[in-house]
Amino acid sequence: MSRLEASRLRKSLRLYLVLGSANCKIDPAIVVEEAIRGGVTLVQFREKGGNALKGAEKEELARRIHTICRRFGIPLIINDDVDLAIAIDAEGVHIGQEDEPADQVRKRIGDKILGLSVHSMEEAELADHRIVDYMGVGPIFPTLSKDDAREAQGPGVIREMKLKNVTLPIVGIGGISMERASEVIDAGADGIAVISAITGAADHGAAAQKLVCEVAASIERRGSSQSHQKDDTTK
Ligand SMILES: Cc1ncc(COP(=O)(O)OP(=O)(O)O)c(N)n1
Ligand SMILES: Cc1nc(C(=O)O)sc1CCOP(=O)(O)O
Ligand SMILES: [Mg+2]
Repeated sequence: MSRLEASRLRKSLRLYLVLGSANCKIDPAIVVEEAIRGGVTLVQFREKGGNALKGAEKEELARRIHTICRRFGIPLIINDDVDLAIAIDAEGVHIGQEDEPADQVRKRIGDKILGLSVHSMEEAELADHRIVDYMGVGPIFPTLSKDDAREAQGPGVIREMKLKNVTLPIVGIGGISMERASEVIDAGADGIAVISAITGAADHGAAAQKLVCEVAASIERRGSSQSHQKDDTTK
């Protein structure tokens, strides 16, 4: 699967699982399979931290995760490592503001999906629609899963982007739990990206299922309240 049209991509962003071996007590490939069975719509392989796998071991794990994603028709995004994404023919790459510049990455990956992290309205305005497919906006809430995370911003940062007509698909990330998922969608996000809400759960599939239901219900509510608002203005 290559660059998706925006509406398909928005659906794929609904429940985005980000993970690497540092986040999992068991084989990450098993976590991925359980979470996909529960309802995860997109997966990112993010192999980071002190004991992160490198070289052939990292590639082997990425390939095993990719095989599972393919079996279920779920796109796999590789965090930071453009060479790995190309080597295993993953569906996309996610980069941050401090990573390889988006225009260079786009030249290397052709029509694979490209995600960019943004932390503010200013960064969102600089994201080039011709190059980037979606934005990961965060951290929305405090997170323990990223050592160098910036200060939590709250869902208001997404609301501001939507009010100012930022049109690129948006996924919120950082500290998003079952209880707080709806706040992120209500602010205007197309979906949520999570590590610990799924990898830290006793039952990965059940956690994914609850989260995806919460996201779908919040999107549904948002849609009907928008259509009521439209009706009110046309009365
Ligand atoms: C969906 C999503 N959004 C944001 C990030 C963070 O990317 P980055 O800022 O490059 O930090 P690292 O993940 O590389 O530590 C992400 N990975 N995914
Ligand atoms: C990978 C990542 N990026 C972030 C950002 O703000 O860009 S926050 C984050 C960690 C998300 O993990 P959890 O769901 O466990 O909080
Ligand atoms: Mg990065």
